[in-house]
Amino acid sequence: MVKVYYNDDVKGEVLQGRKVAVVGYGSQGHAHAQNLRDSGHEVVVGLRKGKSWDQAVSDGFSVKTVREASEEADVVMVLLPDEWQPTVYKNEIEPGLTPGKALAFAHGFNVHFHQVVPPKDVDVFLVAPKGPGHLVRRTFESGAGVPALFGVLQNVTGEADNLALAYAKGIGAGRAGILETTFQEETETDLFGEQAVLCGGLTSLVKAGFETLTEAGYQPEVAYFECLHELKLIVDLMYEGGIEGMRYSVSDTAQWGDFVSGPRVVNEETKARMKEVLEDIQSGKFAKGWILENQTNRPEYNATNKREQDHQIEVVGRKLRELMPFIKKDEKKEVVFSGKD
Ligand SMILES: NC(=O)C1=CN([C@@H]2O[C@H](COP(=O)(O)OP(=O)(O)OC[C@H]3O[C@@H](n4cnc5c(N)ncnc54)[C@H](OP(=O)(O)O)[C@@H]3O)[C@@H](O)[C@H]2O)C=CC1
Ligand SMILES: CC[C@](O)(C(C)=O)C(=O)O
Ligand SMILES: [Mg+2]
Ligand SMILES: [Mg+2]
Repeated sequence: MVKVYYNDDVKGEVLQGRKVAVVGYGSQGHAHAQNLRDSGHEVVVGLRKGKSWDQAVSDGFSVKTVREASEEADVVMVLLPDEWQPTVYKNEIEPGLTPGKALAFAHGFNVHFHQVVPPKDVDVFLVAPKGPGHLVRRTFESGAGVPALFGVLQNVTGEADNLALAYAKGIGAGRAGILETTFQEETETDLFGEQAVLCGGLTSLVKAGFETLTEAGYQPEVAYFECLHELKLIVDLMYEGGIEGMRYSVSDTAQWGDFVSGPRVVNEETKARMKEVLEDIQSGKFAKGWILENQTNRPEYNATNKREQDHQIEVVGRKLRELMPFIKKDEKKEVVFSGKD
């Protein structure tokens, strides 16, 4: 069984007295910067002028250009969008990476697929939270944490493992569990999870359920509550007690329906498609497609995004959430901190 590190297993001192440049202040960036600061570490935020810059300043950070922040820091954590990392790394981060410094990532995509090639004389590690950045911050503030993976690619100083663990502890992951991985494993499992289960699998399942009900003549509002809104309540039970915890709370009728109908919807055929998705990730086919899509200004991404935003489930959902102010409040907060348009 893999070793899981918790706060008491981690010596945080290795990060004391070392300045961390958090490059990017979006979903992950704002959470890392604020959690590290609250954990007593010295943070400088590296950005370009714009929305995130203003937000980081108003949150009380010392904010510098990416180049300045990378030059003055001992540890540089790259929390830019994956597609921007190669260019910004080459032009603004690499020049500041003097021997013995540490370069860090929250996802291994660019290193694993050779879009960023770090110099040989710096430590290179990843600390990849297994959850959205806004939850990395929100759970930290509530005294909890999001688990994280850590992995070391280069250990020049001999301290890279301890540094990665201390960093993970600093952002609150030591409260939930820190697991050792490699850049390859983190990259491939993360891409698979978000494509087949957490984002792609889930949104396709929800939309298919919604469409099945509405096409059969049921009210869209009823279909929205049934297939999307209630999902959070069901998943919260799985988060707390696994599948059996969820099944304990639902009716026996629901559990019987789960047993007999679940495998009719998600079956061996679905699993075969999942294997194809995984193969495309492992072979680099997915990465190549995503890199090309960005090089051509995202024609398919933008068209699909527009179409998805206009889907009936989104239109109905927006109206229903307006009537639930307790949800709207959280959404507004997230948009302010997201760093995304
Ligand atoms: N989102 C998540 O929860 C997770 C993300 N990750 C990884 O974390 C990394 C960051 O992702 P995420 O937090 O989603 O990113 P976001 O898109 O939320 O934030 C990106 C940040 O980078 C800034 N930025 C963008 N382009 C530039 C540039 N050219 N120069 C300087 N700053 C720039 C943006 O500022 P501006 O306002 O100026 O645009 C913004 O602050 C990625 O590697 C991702 O895979 C890992 C785990 C989960
Ligand atoms: C599930 C999506 C994710 O991998 C994440 C929040 O962990 C991401 O890249 O945003
Ligand atoms: Mg992830
Ligand atoms: Mg991801």
